[in-house]
Amino acid sequence: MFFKQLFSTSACQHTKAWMIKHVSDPYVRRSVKENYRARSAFKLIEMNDMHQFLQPGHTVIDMGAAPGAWSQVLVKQVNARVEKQKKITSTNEFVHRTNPDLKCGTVIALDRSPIFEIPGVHIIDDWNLTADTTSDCNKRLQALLNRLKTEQVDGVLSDMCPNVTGCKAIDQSAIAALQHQAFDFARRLLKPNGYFLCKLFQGHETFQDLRSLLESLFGAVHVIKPSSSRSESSELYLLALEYRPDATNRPINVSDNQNENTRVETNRHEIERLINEARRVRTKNKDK
Ligand SMILES: C[S@@+](CC[C@H](N)C(=O)[O-])C[C@H]1O[C@@H](n2cnc3c(N)ncnc32)[C@H](O)[C@@H]1O
Repeated sequence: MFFKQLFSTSACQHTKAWMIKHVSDPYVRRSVKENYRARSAFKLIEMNDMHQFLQPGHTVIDMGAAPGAWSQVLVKQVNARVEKQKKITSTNEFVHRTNPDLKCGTVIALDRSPIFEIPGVHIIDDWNLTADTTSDCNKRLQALLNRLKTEQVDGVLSDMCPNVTGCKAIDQSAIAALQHQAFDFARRLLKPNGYFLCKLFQGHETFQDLRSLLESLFGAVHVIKPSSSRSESSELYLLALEYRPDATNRPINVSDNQNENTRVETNRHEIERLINEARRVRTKNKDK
């Protein structure tokens, strides 16, 4: 009787439909069973199964980490046991031998929303990407990196998503702007050969801009729609592998004498220049 009344209004009908969809979702069920905080864990697992970029011993930054499902996956992957292959030449067979060494990596989870503790993960949950680089949260991040003696990282992942408005064009450009900023942040910290993974909504210019920019700076860029991503969502992931910093794409040195504001401004101009360059190459290729 109570539930009949509860679900009688149209808003409640909507909630009921959402609950039925949610409960019958196989990835939601699996996330409960496997103790992940969100179904998004399976997107990262799937992308890593395809390209195996997460390796034992890696240092990885997870941006927009709340509630923490990706960090849960990361902490398992970077602390995994290393499997070594040994060839026995005389019999021409391969045997797998488990190395008893457990390689320890580092996971840093950043978000503007609270993240409950995850064993083995360093959390800064009052961090906002759009905050000034001299802000408290960025000072805390710098202090954490210093304490971990980590000047550069193997990978930066960004599953960040701004509040969606429902208007496609606005949402597409808002997420693209956020991910451009995420990459600007990532390139200061990425090691040569490092990786960058980010979420975007499929859309013409903004999506292509970031893709071309990454293509010009990484050895390989993959566009991925994981099967665990809802089919009605236009989200896609760009996975950029083999970062190639060169003279024009120098990661910003943390101990640089330059004033912080000048450094951010220079970096912004550099990103704009690279986008324009990528657009020019794209137009030239189209004309061919
Ligand atoms: C889709 S959720 C991430 C889910 C996460 N990958 C997981 O598996 O649990 C997107 C997150 O991006 C964060 N976010 C959006 N804009 C941000 C910003 N400017 N700075 C920091 N975090 C941001 C939101 O707070 C939200 O927690």
